[in-house]
Amino acid sequence: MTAGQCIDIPVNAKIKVFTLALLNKDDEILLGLKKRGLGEGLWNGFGGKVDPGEEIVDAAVREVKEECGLTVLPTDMENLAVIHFEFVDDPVILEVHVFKCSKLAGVVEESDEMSPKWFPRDNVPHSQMWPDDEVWYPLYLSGTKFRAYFLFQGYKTILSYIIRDFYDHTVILKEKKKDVII
Ligand SMILES: Nc1ncnc2c1[nH]c(=O)n2[C@H]1C[C@H](O)[C@@H](COP(=O)(O)OP(=O)(O)OP(=O)(O)O)O1
Repeated sequence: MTAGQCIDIPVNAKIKVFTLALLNKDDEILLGLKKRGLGEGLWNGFGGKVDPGEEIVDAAVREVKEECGLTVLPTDMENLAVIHFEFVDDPVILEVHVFKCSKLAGVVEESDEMSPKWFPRDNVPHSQMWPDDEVWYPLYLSGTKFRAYFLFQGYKTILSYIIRDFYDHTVILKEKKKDVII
């Protein structure tokens, strides 16, 4: 999966690439309560910006270690999704590469950025998570690979979204508020 592969955003869009790792153990998922920066106060998977020249999967591995102390291997990181987030009046589109991983080594530790906690996979705190998570989380639970585009107004309101099958791009889910053109 490489940057910029989405038919719902312009090819020349300004893109910032991020990772997001969903770590599993049995029927549980490890989430972190974000202590600062983008998404502060929300529970989320672990991830962050991809450094210049860094492979996306290597960035995902690095962020997992930095944010929750666990060691994962690039070969155990399974691509689940690529999600593009556009914000009204912001020319930069965030491209988040979502991985899932069940082979975890080491001990979970709190970091400067995240306070980690295990949750039952089918009972995560959606009211304290990014609002888009609730839309695509069932696809993660069912193991469906996807590509998605979300248009936000601020950080709390989703104006529209479209989720497609990862491989053939057929639409899986789509919704828009009245008057939004996508
Ligand atoms: N809408 C939404 N849903 C789910 N996850 C996310 C979003 N928006 C997001 O940005 N994210 C994810 C993507 C990343 O995993 C983090 C944001 O990364 P951030 O903490 O800003 O990046 P770092 O490189 O760790 O930041 P600093 O260390 O520079 O503070 O949230």
